[in-house]
Amino acid sequence: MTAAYTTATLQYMKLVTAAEMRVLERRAVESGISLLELMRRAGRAVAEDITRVFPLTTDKSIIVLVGPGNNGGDGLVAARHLKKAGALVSVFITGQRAADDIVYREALAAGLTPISISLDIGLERLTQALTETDFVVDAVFGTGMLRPIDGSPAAVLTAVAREKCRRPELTIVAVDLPSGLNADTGAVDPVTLKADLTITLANPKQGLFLFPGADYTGSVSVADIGIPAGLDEDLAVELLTDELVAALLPWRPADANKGAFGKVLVVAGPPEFCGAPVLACQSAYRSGAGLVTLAQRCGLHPVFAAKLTEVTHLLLPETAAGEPAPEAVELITERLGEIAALVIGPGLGKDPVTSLFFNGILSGLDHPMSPDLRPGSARLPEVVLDADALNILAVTPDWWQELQPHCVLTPHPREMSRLTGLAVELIQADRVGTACRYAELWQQIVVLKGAHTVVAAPDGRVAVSPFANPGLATAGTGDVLAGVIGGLLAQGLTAFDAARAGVYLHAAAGESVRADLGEAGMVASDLLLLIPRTIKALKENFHAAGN
Ligand SMILES: NC(=O)C1=CN([C@@H]2O[C@H](COP(=O)(O)OP(=O)(O)OC[C@H]3O[C@@H](n4cnc5c(N)ncnc54)[C@H](O)[C@@H]3O)[C@@H](O)[C@H]2O)[C@H](O)CC1
Ligand SMILES: [K+]
Repeated sequence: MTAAYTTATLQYMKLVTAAEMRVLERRAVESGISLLELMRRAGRAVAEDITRVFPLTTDKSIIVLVGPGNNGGDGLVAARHLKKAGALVSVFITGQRAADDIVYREALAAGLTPISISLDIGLERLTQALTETDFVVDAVFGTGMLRPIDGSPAAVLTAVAREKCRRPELTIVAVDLPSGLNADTGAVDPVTLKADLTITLANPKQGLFLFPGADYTGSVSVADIGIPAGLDEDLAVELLTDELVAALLPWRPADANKGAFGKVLVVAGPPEFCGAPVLACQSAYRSGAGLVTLAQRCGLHPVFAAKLTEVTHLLLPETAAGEPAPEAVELITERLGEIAALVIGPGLGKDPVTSLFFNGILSGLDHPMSPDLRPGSARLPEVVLDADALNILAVTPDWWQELQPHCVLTPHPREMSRLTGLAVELIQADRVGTACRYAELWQQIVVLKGAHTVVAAPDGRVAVSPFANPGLATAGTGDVLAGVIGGLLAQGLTAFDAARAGVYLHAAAGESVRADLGEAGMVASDLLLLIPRTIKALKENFHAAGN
């Protein structure tokens, strides 16, 4: 199952490593909450979340698998609450629990009779019980997993996997993480179970959003266990959420005119790629931009005029070969003073003449603009560089030293590989670290696209998208993203905010299309109408920024 995301349960939050979670736990304890209390809250929250997602009736049977550490402790508390809620609960313990185990004693007092798996008879009873159960709660290991899983925990997890294979309707719920999933890297143990729901505690763990782990989580929900707000403020990596993005969206005053929402200039390339700039223009409008202009070779005007009703057209002179004439750069440079955001790259091409044309435009970017022409206060247009713009930069030595800072670069992993010289596998193995390092080196906003897109700023701020949607792996979706970010920049968002909000809106729109059409066969233009719908839903749900 693809990792999904229960947005309703998530607010503003930081993604953590196991070590960072331990720091937060320590801070919570220092603030006066005992570890036992945190565990009690965790177990109760897990039980509540299970009953919320899968309403329980008395004939529902649940097996709770309990490991030796605190993750197992959460499982014991959850088992007690699930029993109280009316379910038929069996508890199987793998590993040695501490002698002074209060939650174990509380489970006994509540009438539960845990069975130890360390004996063969225990495994046999588990195998038998599995054939009749509706749910398995995996509380074997959490963030304390230290080494490859073997022995009785491995036998337990393997028995569940076998039963799930036989009966796919068996629902698996992971506590904090699927056992064996590395909280930091997303690596998984060979016996890690694929959960249908992962209830992660306090803060979502980074590994839940990194592959292969992200494929093992099912839906992810985050349980509040009462760690005081603000203790995680100094942590760098944030998860994009509805609430956060709603707060970033631009406010539209009732008496606004189109000038209030900024002008976007999109630059088109040769006829082979004329779909990409069309998508970029349309998505800039759909994200709320006031006016979108398409700079195009004049020979292509009939095509673009037929496709784009609301867009204005800047016609560029071309040579007999249909390439941009040298004066084309000048025409665009003159416009830079009037526009709030420049989107360049979708459908640009990268032949030598186009490269010269592109570099000429970049040189013109020091052209000042009058402050009243855009909602923000910067004097230069904001810039989104995508696709072939990135491919041209990749063959330009030290390109970032010539580029104005804080452009938004939107590479997919292959483009990132060309820009950095790193192998795609290396980039994918550390998406957050790579995006952060190069955002700082280049002094640009890096949007590393793909499942769980990463947005990194030069100052170290970094955000991860909660969405992974294979349906978006289709031509043109990147052009839509570039247009959305351009549209948001034009409305006055800072580069980092426009990138974060754009990534989220684009992916959330993709989720809506997936819900309607499935993963196969969606096309980029399906996203367009869903962008304003997503904006509307976020604003209605969160009454953001005075809307
Ligand atoms: N972070 C919080 O605020 C809270 C977290 N809770 C839960 O606690 C776990 C982390 O607990 P911890 O005891 O540190 O680790 P684990 O339960 O994951 O396991 C540790 C336990 O297991 C042994 N062990 C580790 N790896 C293996 C292995 N491969 N094979 C066999 N045994 C292994 C290790 O020696 C220990 O004995 C977190 O995920 C949350 O679920 C809280 O309860 C609430 C507060
Ligand atoms: K677990």
